[in-house]
Amino acid sequence: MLEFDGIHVTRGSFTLSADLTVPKGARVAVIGPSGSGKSTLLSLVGGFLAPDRGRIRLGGQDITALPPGQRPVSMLFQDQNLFPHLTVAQNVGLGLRPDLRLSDPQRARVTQVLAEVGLDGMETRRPANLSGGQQSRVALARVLLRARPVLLLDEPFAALGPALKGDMLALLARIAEQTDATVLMVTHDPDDARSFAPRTILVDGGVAHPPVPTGPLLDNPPPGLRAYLG
Ligand SMILES: Nc1ncnc2c1ncn2[C@@H]1O[C@H](COP(=O)(O)OP(=O)(O)OP(=O)(O)O)[C@@H](O)[C@H]1O
Repeated sequence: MLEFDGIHVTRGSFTLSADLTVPKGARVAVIGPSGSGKSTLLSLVGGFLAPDRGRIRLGGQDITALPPGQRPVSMLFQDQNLFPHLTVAQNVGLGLRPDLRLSDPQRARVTQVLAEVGLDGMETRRPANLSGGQQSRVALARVLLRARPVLLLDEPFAALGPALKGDMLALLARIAEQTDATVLMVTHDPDDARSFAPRTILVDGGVAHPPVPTGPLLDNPPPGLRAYLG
């Protein structure tokens, strides 16, 4: 269970509050107007931003003061966090050891997850020699390898076409299930929220609201969300 307990955070003149719980293993979309604080919410979980007030707990453990590297969290952004000078296998291996000194079993595991995401035989390529979809698969392979309890995604597949995006969301759902991860995914696309996330956190008016069923929220959006969805 991921808990935002009385969270209040300020960035310049912007403030966000959050008092909500995400059950373990849940897949939750985060939607709301531009600048409403969706990325801010993820940064609080990743540890890149400290709240002014309140606590963040994971499985009952208070993680509010933990530095990002010590949090049981993986993050995926639109740019996929791939290093251009490293090979596919090295980019994935980073998920296990930042210094890339992998043991033989760890190296075998890298090969195995690359096969699982449909990239066998591409170990020695560099990201520039991959398609957008393949780059997304490399980033997902790293997530699969790390198998962290919490996965944060900030519009991870926004640059992909609709069909490819559907494939990636399906792969992501499979990985989340396999690793029993709790997933928070920021998206601007209501269809992504509907297909991937049974529940959605609406961020609007300085508040991150508790997750509610995605379908009914999008079918009958409150005024702020309605204006944004158009
Ligand atoms: N480093 C910062 N310093 C000061 N203010 C910031 C900083 N980063 C973001 N903000 C402000 O915090 C507010 C929330 O930003 P955030 O990026 O969380 O919104 P968002 O909902 O993710 O937006 P978008 O959908 O456009 O990506 C915005 O008003 C933004 O201007």
